[in-house]
Amino acid sequence: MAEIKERLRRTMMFVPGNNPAMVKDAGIYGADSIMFDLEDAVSMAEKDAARDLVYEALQTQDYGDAELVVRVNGQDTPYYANDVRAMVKAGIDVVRLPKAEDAEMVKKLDADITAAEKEFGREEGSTMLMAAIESAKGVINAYQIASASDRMMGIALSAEDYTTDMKTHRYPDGAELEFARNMVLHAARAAGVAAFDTVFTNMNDTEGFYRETEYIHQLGFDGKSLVNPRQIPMVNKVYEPTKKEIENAKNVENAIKEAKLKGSGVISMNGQMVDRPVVLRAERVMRLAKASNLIDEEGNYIEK
Ligand SMILES: CC(C)(COP(=O)(O)OP(=O)(O)OC[C@H]1O[C@@H](n2cnc3c(N)ncnc32)[C@H](O)[C@@H]1OP(=O)(O)O)[C@@H](O)C(=O)NCCC(=O)NCCSC(=O)C[C@@](O)(CC(=O)O)C(=O)O
Ligand SMILES: [Mg+2]
Repeated sequence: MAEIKERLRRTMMFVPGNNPAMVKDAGIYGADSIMFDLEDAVSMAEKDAARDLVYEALQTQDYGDAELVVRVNGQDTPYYANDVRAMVKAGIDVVRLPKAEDAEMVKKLDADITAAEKEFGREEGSTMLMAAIESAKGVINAYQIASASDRMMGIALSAEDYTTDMKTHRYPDGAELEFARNMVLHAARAAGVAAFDTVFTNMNDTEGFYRETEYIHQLGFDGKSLVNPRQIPMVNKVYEPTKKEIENAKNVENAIKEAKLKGSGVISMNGQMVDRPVVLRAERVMRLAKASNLIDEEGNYIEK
């Protein structure tokens, strides 16, 4: 399983943990991260069966390069402890904590993962965690949550529960999420972890989905939680860099190589200053271009 803290995470697809066909085929759609759900997609009666099903799939299925995430049940449920133990035993890449409200909840998950890694002989520290922010309290504590553990890979906004907590619901213009989106994004950036936007649940509103994805891409989110494989190519399309962006990024990489040879960290390129932030942006563009098969081995744009 992939165990890298820094990687592209444009698409994180929820897969109901109680659905054998979906669990089995989850790897065929090309999601950057596959998130098996043991929480709200699974009824109380099926909690143990879903955990067993996901555990078994992690032993037997090949999910390729996808990062494997599991959303465990909340810490206030009788399922949480067994979920964490089983998933760490199975070697999951990331445990996603739902309804995170403060740093203490993250620290508890960190300690529980550590205990499970010891119990099952897994390398200590090898399991990452992430937290879903689903309430006003979670939003207010977003930075404390994001920085509560060295295992933290990212935080996600969960708008369905959040809007319920806020006594509203989701509107097409997303104004009700503006504060939460900005808090989650700033908390993630300040803590140096990834930021994930929320699910979009109307499968028939393609235009609305594109509009929301373009908006969160512009804000700076790493990606989005998804509920359906049809959403994956749409997100990838929005995150695809343009030919101009790729060529500029390649020029930046060349310019900074030249600067380093001269012992400098800054150089002028066509009258524009190229320094570390510009280089970091260029590196991300090249990673996105590679993931979209838009460049060759040398990093040159492939004309189609
Ligand atoms: C929405 C729908 C019923 C539509 O069904 P449809 O039948 O119309 O789908 P179709 O497009 O026709 O499917 C075409 C083919 O793809 C397969 N396929 C579909 N979906 C797949 C999938 N997810 N994984 C793998 N495979 C899949 C399907 O089996 C078929 O395969 P095949 O028959 O072989 O052709 C279905 O997608 C679905 O169940 N989604 C997952 C729902 C879910 O997990 N909800 C909980 C997470 S949200 C939450 O909890 C709120 C939150 O907590 C969130 C937060 O925290 O962020 C908050 O508070 O905001
Ligand atoms: Mg939720």
